[in-house]
Amino acid sequence: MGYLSCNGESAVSICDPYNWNPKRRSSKSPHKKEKRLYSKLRIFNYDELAAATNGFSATNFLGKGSHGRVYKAVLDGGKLLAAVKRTTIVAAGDSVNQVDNEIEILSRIRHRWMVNLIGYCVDHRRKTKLLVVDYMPNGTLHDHLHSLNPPLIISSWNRRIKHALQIAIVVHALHSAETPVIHRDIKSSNILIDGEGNARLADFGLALIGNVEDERLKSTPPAGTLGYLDPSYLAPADLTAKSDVFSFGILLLEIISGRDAIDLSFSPPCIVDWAVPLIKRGESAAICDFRIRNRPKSAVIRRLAVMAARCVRSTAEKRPDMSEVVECLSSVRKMSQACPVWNRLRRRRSGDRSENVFVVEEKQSKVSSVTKEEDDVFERRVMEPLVSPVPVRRRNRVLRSRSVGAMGRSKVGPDPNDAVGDDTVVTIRILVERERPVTTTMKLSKSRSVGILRCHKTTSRKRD
Ligand SMILES: Nc1ncnc2c1ncn2[C@@H]1O[C@H](COP(=O)(O)OP(=O)(O)OP(=O)(O)O)[C@@H](O)[C@H]1O
Repeated sequence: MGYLSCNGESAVSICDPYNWNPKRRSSKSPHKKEKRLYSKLRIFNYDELAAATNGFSATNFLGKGSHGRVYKAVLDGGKLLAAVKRTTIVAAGDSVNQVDNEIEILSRIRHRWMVNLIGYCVDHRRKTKLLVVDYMPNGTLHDHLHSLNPPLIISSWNRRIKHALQIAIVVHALHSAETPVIHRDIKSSNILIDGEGNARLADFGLALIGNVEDERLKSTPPAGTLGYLDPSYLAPADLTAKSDVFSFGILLLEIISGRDAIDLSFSPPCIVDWAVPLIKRGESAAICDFRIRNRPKSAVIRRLAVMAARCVRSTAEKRPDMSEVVECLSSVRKMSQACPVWNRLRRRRSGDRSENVFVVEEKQSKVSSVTKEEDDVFERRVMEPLVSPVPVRRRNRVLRSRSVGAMGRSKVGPDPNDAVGDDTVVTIRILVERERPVTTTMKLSKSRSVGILRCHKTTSRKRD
């Protein structure tokens, strides 16, 4: 066993996987910190968890993953809130392997930016395995970036950069541990937001612990989620920590742009093919999420975008390692926070506007891509007056991709019920009601290529 310190907040506590055997622990005298780790892990009984989740009721239901359902649990007389992942034990089934793998890895590692394991329950009579993990009350990062349900949550740039940095820190800690861990399923739906608004990495079902030279790792088939999966990870022997770097790069592009890793309403649908050419042409601003009012300095956007583009390079060796990513994001975070007074003033100014936005019409039409000048005009004419984001109805979206791989059984790709059209886009007419008795009508179209709304026509008329 070893306790590894990668410095400050990137420290990850981890046990030696080769000597991990709960039965042997009592006979040997374990290291103090290992003792503390294992003693933290609780073994629950089924009835206790059934009671804590109101009999796994619909009111406690949090979500469904590829290997089971997740419920909110109130334990220890209300002192402990937890999430319980419930899975069915199937004879030699794949899903149970994922859960076993998750229990095994999470029982050895802990990190402040991870969704840590509290304990588990195995009930052979009911053929059920239950994982009890930290409860994250603020949904997934995917919800924060793409939620279409009101209230539309769109996190600010500062928050996005903070979340990217927190995940980079934990991935770096996993990679640089004495016995490294490769997560293999980094994606926005596996990042949960805790009560303090911090991002935490979850779902270690596909993770691998050990050195990449180990026979066990070398013989484990590739796995991951479509859209985030490293294209150079095609055979078991291709496994390196750089596959996580690729997935992190996709996540970073998603955080910058607010679009999904694969989105059929964009052309090209793959985020790499869409964003990287723009970044290479020096047009990093074109990939920014247009829904966020206050953009950080262009240098901040550029550094984020260039780092993301480097992470998704097709040659794994040319990608940076996570220590470089952490360094870059830390300095970007400092840069974006450099003018707190100015940011506060800007926020106050935008908060002062007493304009209301109503979506009054929605129809389908085709548009061409938007030039930089039009983008600037749009920024001045349209984005400036908006006080709240416009709930754009996005069509032909790929639903959230599910994890795939040797350990997973889930489906991937677009939902079959999701109609896939060709060049249709959404057109919205907006009424901006100002304090002055004038009503401005703007017709906006969503651009497929750069994913922003463009202003076609602006008319003003006196209010009756
Ligand atoms: N610790 C938690 N706290 C609160 N909600 C959670 C927690 N863990 C999971 N959830 C909710 O349950 C849903 C399902 O989670 P789960 O990890 O089983 O699957 P997934 O990661 O979304 O999908 P997949 O397993 O295919 O990758 C999540 O999307 C989230 O909404």
